[in-house]
This record gives sequence, structure tokens and C-alpha cells, in this order.
Amino acid sequence: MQPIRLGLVGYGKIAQDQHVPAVLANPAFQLVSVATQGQPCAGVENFRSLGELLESGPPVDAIAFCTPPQGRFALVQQALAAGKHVLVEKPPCATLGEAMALVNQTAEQGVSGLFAWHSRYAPGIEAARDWLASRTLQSVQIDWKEDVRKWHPGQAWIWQPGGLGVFDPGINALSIVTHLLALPLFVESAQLRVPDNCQSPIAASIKMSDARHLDVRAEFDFDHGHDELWSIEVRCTEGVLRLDNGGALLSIDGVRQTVSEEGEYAAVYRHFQELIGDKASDLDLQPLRLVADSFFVGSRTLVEPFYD
Ligand SMILES: NC(=O)C1=CN([C@@H]2O[C@H](COP(=O)(O)OP(=O)(O)OC[C@H]3O[C@@H](n4cnc5c(N)ncnc54)[C@H](O)[C@@H]3O)[C@@H](O)[C@H]2O)C=CC1
Ligand SMILES: O=C1O[C@@H]([C@H](O)CO)[C@H](O)[C@H]1O
Repeated sequence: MQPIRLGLVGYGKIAQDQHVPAVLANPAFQLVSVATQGQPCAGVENFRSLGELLESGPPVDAIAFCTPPQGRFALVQQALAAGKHVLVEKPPCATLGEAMALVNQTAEQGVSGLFAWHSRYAPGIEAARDWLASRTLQSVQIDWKEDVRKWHPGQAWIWQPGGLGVFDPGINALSIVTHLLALPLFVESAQLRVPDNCQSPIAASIKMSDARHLDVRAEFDFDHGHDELWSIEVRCTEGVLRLDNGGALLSIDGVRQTVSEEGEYAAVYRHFQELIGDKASDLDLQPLRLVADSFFVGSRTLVEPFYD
């Protein structure tokens, strides 16, 4: 079986930390080229643009997109027009409309597409989803608090329109919860705290619900420099389920459960490989819709400026 020849666009932090190691560890893929505007990737052909990669580089079957969300839409469109399978980092685009257009174009091109909601592949998620499937849910509390200076050092794009600010990590929690719950969520209210030198929030409080009036609350904080917290607690009639460390740890009524040993990005690329083999796609818009609605209805409070 010939490996899937992969090009990658945007050799930045997540590409170096997660994508390239996961691809190199999966024999179903061969990383053959990179297009990036920063430092080059060793061991493969490097280009300054996707256009050059497609025109002058070695043949590729698929492209992974690790660029910032702003401008990504045109890049993915370019790959789809060239008949390439696409794996798109979260959030898929800078707007919901762009993401919806990519869903349609992927189908029209007859290629495979994956919106890589990487947190959905955390070790405890599937076991949590299975347990919750037969329980009566009462409430969900999400606490997602991390240090932007650690995870996005010097990344100005995250504070610009389309960069989402604290929703860039917060959307991961939303991707988990929308995967765990049976009914679609909608945003009832949101409070966004925006540094007065930024265009996107550094913290947010969101109240959500579903058709059965489930009480879902989220607290996001991007300036949480100590004791980072990525937890989701689901209270049910039958007991309490808790995901910690972004879904890597699962406990039920305080008892730690056995979970998968596969890493998030190894699972992401295994899923991408399966989709290509099945001539299928997985392009879920729900997490991005919840972020868009939070911006729609969110009340904004200006807070002190943010300096990296
Ligand atoms: N930083 C993190 O911990 C994580 C980030 N992500 C997501 O991955 C995406 C990228 O984030 P980071 O890697 O942190 O950003 P980054 O700023 O470190 O990397 C972005 C890279 O894209 C390149 N780039 C920008 N425009 C380009 C273009 N038109 N053509 C080619 N290359 C271009 C830049 O040169 C840079 O190397 C974001 O959507 C983010 O939400 C996902 C998981 C974790
Ligand atoms: O997707 C993302 O994950 C976080 C961080 O890497 C782990 O929570 C980052 O802020 C965001 O882009």
C-alpha cells in the first residue's frame, strides 16, 4: 500500500509540536513538502507558498493546514481545487460562512476533508461519551484556563479579528462537549472580556442549553498563568463524570477510569487515513457555530491591555 503523500502548510508551533511527529510516526503517511513563511522544516522540500508547493514540488495526495485561521480559507480552497484531501486545524476558518463553503467544496471535489477538532481525540473522550449515552444529564460545567504566553508566544494573529482570542483554546472544550452530548447546544448568553489593545477576548463566561433545558456553563481564561485547568464536569442523576487535563483523564464519581493510550494527534491522523480510505469526510461545524453565537450575543467589557 503506497503511503499518502502529505504536504503541510504553516510550519509553526503546532506543526512542530504535534503534526510532524504524528505524521512521521504513522507509516500510512509520507511528509514530502512544507509551505511556510517562517523557519523551514528539515528533511523535506520547503516552499514559501502553497502555490509553489503544488506547482513545483513533489506530487502530494493530501495537505495539512497549520496556518492561523485568518487567510486559511483561500489556502484550503486552493488545495481542494487541485483535488487534494485536506486536514484542517481548528478553528477551520476565520468565519462560519467560510467553513460552510469548505464543506460544500470538499463534497463537490469528491475528496476527503477533516476538521481536526484534536481535543475530541483525547484519551478519555470515547469512554466518557459511552458512559453518558445512557445517563440522565442535569448540568455541565466547563473550566478551560491556560497561559497564552506559553501556548502562543508572540502570536499577534490570535488577538486580531478572526483570531478568536481565548476561544482559540476554548473551542476545544466546545468540540468535546458537542461530541459528548446527544442534542445540539445553543448559546443563551455570553460575557466577553476584551483587552483594550486587542480585538478578541482574553476571558469569557458562556451560558448554553439544549432542547431539554440542560444547564451548560463555561469559564474560559487565557491569562491563567498558574495551575492550568482544562476540565469538564457532567452531573447526572446517576453520578458525576469528570474529564481533566483536556480529556486525558476520566473519573466517574471520583474513581479514575482506564482510557485509551493513543495520543490526540496520532488519533487525528489515523482518522484522516481512514476517511481517505473510505472516501469520506468529517467536517463538523458545531464548535465554530457556538463561538460565532457567543460573539453574536456576547456583552463586552474592556479590560487592561494585554502585552506578550
Ligand atoms: N499553539 C498551540 O498550542 C496550538 C495551536 N493550534 C492551532 O493551530 C493553528 C496554528 O497555531 P500555531 O501553530 O500556534 O501558530 P504559529 O503562529 O506558531 O504558526 C503558524 C505558521 O503558519 C505560517 N503561515 C502563516 N500564513 C501562511 C501562509 N499563507 N502560507 C504558509 N505558511 C503560513 C507561519 O509562518 C507560521 O509558521 C491555529 O489555528 C491554532 O488554533 C492547535 C493546537 C494547539
Ligand atoms: O488548540 C489549542 O490547544 C491549546 C493548548 O495547546 C492546549 O490546551 C492552544 O491554546 C490552542 O490553540
